[in-house]
Amino acid sequence: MTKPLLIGLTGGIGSGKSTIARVFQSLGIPIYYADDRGKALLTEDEQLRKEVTATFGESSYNGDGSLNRQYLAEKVFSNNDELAKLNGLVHPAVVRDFETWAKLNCSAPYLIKEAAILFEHGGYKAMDKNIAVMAEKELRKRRVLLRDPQRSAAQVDDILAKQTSDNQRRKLADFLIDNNDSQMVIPQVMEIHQALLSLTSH
Ligand SMILES: CC(C)(COP(=O)(O)OP(=O)(O)OC[C@H]1O[C@@H](n2cnc3c(N)ncnc32)[C@H](O)[C@@H]1O)[C@@H](O)C(=O)NCCC(=O)NCCS
Ligand SMILES: Nc1ncnc2c1ncn2[C@@H]1O[C@H](COP(=O)(O)OP(=O)(O)OP(=O)(O)O)[C@@H](O)[C@H]1O
Repeated sequence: MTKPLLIGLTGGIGSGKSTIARVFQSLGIPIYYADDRGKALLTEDEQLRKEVTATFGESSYNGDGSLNRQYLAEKVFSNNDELAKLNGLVHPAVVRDFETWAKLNCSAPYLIKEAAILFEHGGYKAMDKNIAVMAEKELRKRRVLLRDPQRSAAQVDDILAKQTSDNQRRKLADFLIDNNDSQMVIPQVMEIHQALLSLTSH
């Protein structure tokens, strides 16, 4: 059996990458949600919990043991050095977790890794192809503020400033999906799905 292709799916905050990942999922494609897994590992992985507590303090976890996302978000999204520290702790754990997951899903034609930051730290190079979801900044900000009532507009701006530019995404992606209100996404997903299937059938 040939190994499935590894496909990165990324895009800036609020671009709609999770929404689009769910469309691929409905076609039977296994999706690894890296940001969600990162947060799960921050709770489940004892070693990671210890490192995070040592680096960011006891407040990183709530009394019931759950991740204090709001506290960590305020710490890291306003400070590049703090974000780099958290990335340095979480990324190796996510890479290992993804490798284990990929082995368990080896019968699919291709696998998708959905992640906010693939182009920022070279993660895209480990993928066979990369898809970037694109939408105008103002629309993305509006969508995020509607989705995340706990997040301030200033925090969304801070996060935007820490992510790569749309130009860079256009340059590095093999496929683009336009997720502004003007384009239908399902036909775009179907076209990419067919292109990826034809790559795997040779
Ligand atoms: C700081 C945390 C706990 C905040 O959680 P919260 O649920 O509030 O935010 P969420 O994860 O939805 O992220 C909010 C937005 O920030 C962006 N974002 C998330 N992590 C990063 C990052 N490391 N760099 C730049 N942008 C990021 C995403 O686009 C997302 O839209 C969480 O984002 C986190 O653990 N991030 C760092 C770990 C990481 O790098 N995860 C990615 C797995 S490879
Ligand atoms: N085409 C669309 N039309 C209307 N709403 C949309 C569309 N695409 C996404 N949304 C909404 O916008 C919000 C952001 O989408 P989603 O969570 O998929 O983005 P994301 O790129 O995964 O975000 P993040 O980087 O913050 O995790 C969600 O509430 C989603 O339902």
